[in-house]
Amino acid sequence: MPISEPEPLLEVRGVRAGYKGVDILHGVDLVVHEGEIVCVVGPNGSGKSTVFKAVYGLIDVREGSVLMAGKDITSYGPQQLLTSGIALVPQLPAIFPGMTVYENIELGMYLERDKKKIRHRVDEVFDLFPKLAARRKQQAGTLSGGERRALEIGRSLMLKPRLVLMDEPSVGLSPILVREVFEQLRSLRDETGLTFLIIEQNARSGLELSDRGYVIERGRVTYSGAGGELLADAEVRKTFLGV
Ligand SMILES: Nc1ncnc2c1ncn2[C@@H]1O[C@H](COP(=O)(O)OP(=O)(O)OP(=O)(O)O)[C@@H](O)[C@H]1O
Repeated sequence: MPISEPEPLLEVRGVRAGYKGVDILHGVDLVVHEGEIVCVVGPNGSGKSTVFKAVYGLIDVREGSVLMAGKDITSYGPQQLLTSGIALVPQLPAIFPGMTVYENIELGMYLERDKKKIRHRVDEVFDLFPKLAARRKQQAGTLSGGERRALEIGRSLMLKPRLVLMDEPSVGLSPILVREVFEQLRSLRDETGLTFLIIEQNARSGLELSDRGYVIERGRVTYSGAGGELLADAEVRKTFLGV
């Protein structure tokens, strides 16, 4: 009897999408399974961010669909996606430097009025980020680059998502901090079963540090596989790593 594959947590099926009459994605397929850290890499302008925008309902999907745990979420907007268990950590720094670490984390539940509920969830998030917990009263503007990224991730967890989308976590971070951020994602995954879909311009770090990767070129998936396998692939190395 064939062993059936588990249902993916996120599935992008044959997505065609783009901007103002121009298609950028020409039938992109990708799947993310529960508990995986999956990374999308590719050259500048290949359509990585456009994949995210299509998943996050920021642009119209002209053909194909996006499914979350089997449910069609193709036409969902950001608010509906949040309640469906998908959180987004944007590329641009999104912390409020004049507010404390605690207040920044609290903002992840900005629609909740029950202060007790908020406090309880902030404490749960702090349990996952002890370094942030130790700085809860500190102004967020005084945090290091890696700590700021951790703060952004922590805030995105306030609504208990199942899937976190991260847009270029390595931007503005030194290689050591990039490694630290990915290690943090791994331990979050191990502790909570969270799933991550990451876009990364730094192909080497992205593939090295995630479980599986997709290479996107000119709006199409050209390679996919375990991060290590892709890094060892002669064509991928030649195209992206200059080896
Ligand atoms: N709002 C927009 N309107 C029109 N074209 C756009 C828009 N945003 C992106 N594009 C075009 O879509 C193509 C893919 O862009 P996208 O941002 O998805 O690439 P990327 O792979 O994320 O690139 P990078 O690594 O440089 O961020 C590019 O040619 C870009 O110029």
